[in-house]
Amino acid sequence: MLNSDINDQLASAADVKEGDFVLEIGPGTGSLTNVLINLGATVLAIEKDPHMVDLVSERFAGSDKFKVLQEDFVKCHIRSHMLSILETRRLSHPDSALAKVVSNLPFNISTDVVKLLLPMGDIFSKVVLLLQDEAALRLVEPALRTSEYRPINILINFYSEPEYNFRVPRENFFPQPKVDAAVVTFKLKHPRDYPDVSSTKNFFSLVNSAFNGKRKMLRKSLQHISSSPDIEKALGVAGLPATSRPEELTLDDFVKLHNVIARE
Ligand SMILES: C[S@@+](CC[C@H](N)C(=O)[O-])C[C@H]1O[C@@H](n2cnc3c(N)ncnc32)[C@H](O)[C@@H]1O
Repeated sequence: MLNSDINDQLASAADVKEGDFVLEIGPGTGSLTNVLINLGATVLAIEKDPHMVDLVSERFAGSDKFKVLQEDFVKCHIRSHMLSILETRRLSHPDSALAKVVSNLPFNISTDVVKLLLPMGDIFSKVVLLLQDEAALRLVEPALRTSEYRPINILINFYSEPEYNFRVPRENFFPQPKVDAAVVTFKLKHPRDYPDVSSTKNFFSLVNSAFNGKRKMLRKSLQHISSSPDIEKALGVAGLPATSRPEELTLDDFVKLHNVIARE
């Protein structure tokens, strides 16, 4: 259970208002759901535990602003669920905006959720999550040249503008966990504003390969893509040192390098 003020602050970080459509992952008994509905939002909740599904369905039985699906979020086809809902909704609300995600997440699925939702800027405008504090800092504020800097940070900045909103001390939870949490907002970019890469799939495959050889220089870890001298040349054209390592490259650097290699 979470201190009810934090639920209010989660909803306020997402600027939830009358007429919004909100996806909530793991509503549990529905304390955050209640805040969202009271603010005038319509909520689709995905809950894995059948017992919780019964409890939350009963709690909001009279409301036409709530629907729960009993599914594992990581395995469910959220894009198709959302597209069919938004399509129907647009018929009755032609000006309706993109949906939002607000969730007090089970911490063990937070990375999967981020990877799944952030590329959906055509469906969601904002993803506001309560995460483990350490994970939140790693995802939002990793420093270049540290071991915290990983492919997921490139993914996050490719698809969104992340913001660490505030820390939630462990005393706000019952039972009290051993770690603090934090509220994080990912403002999703619309697909037309993604960095200009010729192939998103090839771009992320290059990023992942680069980090696979964590301590290796890119001229070695990318050898399966091009010969070492060609990678060195591409790094030079992209304005990067021939000895570059993955943790030294920003999103922009990776975009430039990918586009030089793709042109060759
Ligand atoms: C941290 S609790 C959040 C409860 C509620 N949001 C609250 O504020 O009190 C996590 C909830 O997520 C559900 N859950 C865990 N893994 C899930 C998954 N993979 N897909 C959907 N729901 C999940 C759990 O059953 C639980 O109800």
